[in-house]
Amino acid sequence: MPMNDNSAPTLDEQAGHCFACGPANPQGLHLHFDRSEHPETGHPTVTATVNLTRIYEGPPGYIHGGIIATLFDEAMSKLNRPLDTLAMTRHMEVDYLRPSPLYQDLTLTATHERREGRKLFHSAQLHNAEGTLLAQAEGLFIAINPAMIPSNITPEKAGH
Ligand SMILES: CCCCC/C=C\C/C=C\C/C=C\C/C=C\CCCC(=O)SCCNC(=O)CCNC(=O)[C@H](O)C(C)(C)COP(=O)(O)OP(=O)(O)OC[C@H]1O[C@@H](n2cnc3c(N)ncnc32)[C@H](O)[C@@H]1OP(=O)(O)O
Repeated sequence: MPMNDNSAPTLDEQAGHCFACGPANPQGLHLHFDRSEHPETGHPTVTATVNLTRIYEGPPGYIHGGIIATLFDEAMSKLNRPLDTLAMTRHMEVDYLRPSPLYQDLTLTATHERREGRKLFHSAQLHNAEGTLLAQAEGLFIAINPAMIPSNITPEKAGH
C-alpha cells in the first residue's frame, strides 16, 4: 500500500477497498462520482452513471434491492467530503418505485439537504435514461471521530 510522508496510510488509501467505490477491491462496484453544486441551494451534489450486470441481479432482469441501497448509501456518503466531514450512515430509508433494470445506463444522484450539528441529512435518487424516477432514499449521516477508522486492516488481523 502506498504511504504518505509519515508512513501512515491516508484516509483515501484506507478506503481503497470500499465495496462501492474502492479501486483496490476486485469484487467492488468501482463507482465514480462527479461532484458539483446544486443550482438552487448551492449544496454539494454528486452524480454517477451505473450499468450493472447479472452479478447484481435480484428479480430476473433487475438490480437487487440491497445493491440499490448500497448505491444510495455510497452516493450520499460522497457528500461528506465536500462538507469537510468524516461521517457514517446512521439511518437510511429507501423507496423502490419501479424495478431498476440491469444492462442499462442509470443515473445515480445525491444531494446534501441540511445539517444539524453532527447530523447530516442527505437525499438520493436513481433515474433511468428516460428520466423516470426508479428509486429514492433519504439518509442521516453522523460526523465521527477519525480515530474510529482503523489504520491497519490486514487479512491476518481480520482472521482470514
Ligand atoms: C465512513 C467513514 C469512511 C472513512 C473513509 C475515509 C475517506 C473517505 C474517502 C473515500 C471513501 C468514502 C466513503 C466510503 C465509506 C463508507 C461507505 C458509506 C458509508 C457507510 O456505509 S458507513 C457503514 C454503516 N454505518 C455504520 O456502521 C454506523 C454504525 N453506527 C455508529 O457507529 C454510531 O451510531 C455513530 C458513531 C454513527 C453515532 O453514534 P453516537 O452514539 O455518537 O450517536 P447516536 O447513534 O446516538 O445518534 C446520533 C444522533 O442521530 C439521531 N438519530 C438517530 N436516528 C435518527 C433518525 N432516524 N432520525 C433522526 N435522528 C436520528 C440521534 O437521536 C442522535 O441525535 P442527538 O445527538 O441530537 O441526540
